[in-house]
Amino acid sequence: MFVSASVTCFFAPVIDDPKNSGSIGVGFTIDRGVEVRLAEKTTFNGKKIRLPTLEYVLSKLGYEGGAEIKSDLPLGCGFGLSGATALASALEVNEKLGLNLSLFQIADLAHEAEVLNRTGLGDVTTQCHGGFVVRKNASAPSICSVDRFLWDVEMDFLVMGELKTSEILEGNLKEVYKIGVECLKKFLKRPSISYLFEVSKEFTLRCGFADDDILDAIEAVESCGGLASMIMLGKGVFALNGDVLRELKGFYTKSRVVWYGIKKSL
Ligand SMILES: Nc1ncnc2c1ncn2[C@@H]1O[C@H](COP(=O)(O)OP(=O)(O)O)[C@@H](O)[C@H]1O
Ligand SMILES: CC(C)(COP(=O)(O)O)[C@@H](O)C(=O)O
Repeated sequence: MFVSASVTCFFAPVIDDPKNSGSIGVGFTIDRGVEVRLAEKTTFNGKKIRLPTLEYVLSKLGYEGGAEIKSDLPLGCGFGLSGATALASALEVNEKLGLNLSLFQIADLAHEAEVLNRTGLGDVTTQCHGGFVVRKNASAPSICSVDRFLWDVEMDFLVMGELKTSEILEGNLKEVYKIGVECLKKFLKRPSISYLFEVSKEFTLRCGFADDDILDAIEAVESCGGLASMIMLGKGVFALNGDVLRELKGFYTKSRVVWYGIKKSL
């Protein structure tokens, strides 16, 4: 099963019980993500790893074993891979064990794993829909009201390091919530790809999430006529016409935004 990465542009987090936890905001799916197959042991690109969200869903579904995960994106850098692997592996188990669970039943389970481990709030909802996904309320995927913009664009990404989502989600989120809600209201008044970048950058600056490396990368893109903002939550940026990012230090990749989040592997 393939599940796309989910890149969050801005968000307003709510942490409660898993059903009523989530984030309002905007995120998008790309043609890169995780390819997951059930296997004896859990590996990420051939290396043994521990992924709490994956372990949670497998054990809840009664599957004894692990999963082989392949990805050309890094873990812990804001691509929502913890949610993607939980969702993909739960879909695989559903098929293998003939559980006949619905997509939203599975998505809610993957979301629960994310909330309990503080690894994500809105990623699984974004991955259930695809494209530029507007999450209008903070909740589990099955009850989250969404809208989608199907803009056909290619994005540049530069990852300069990891940022532990759990460390931020365990902090004080009151101000982030307020700014996130304001940003969504603004964006929905005149939605466009360029305004999405403007609002996302405003969110990043007002929340104080960006360090000098991030700010320098955004400035480099803008000085070449492109648009950029910070990946939530990772030490990296996403950009439109951001070719210049290739010249900066870090992991660079280019990806197309896709209008799906889940795809059966061939
Ligand atoms: N080498 C690794 N680097 C980063 N995270 C890792 C690694 N190995 C396992 N993990 C697990 O992967 C998850 C990454 O989650 P998160 O920080 O939300 O990033 P992402 O944006 O990829 O979902 C965490 O549960 C973490 O414990
Ligand atoms: C921003 C974040 C809370 C975390 O995203 P990641 O680090 O990619 O797991 C996301 O889940 C969201 O709610 O939009």
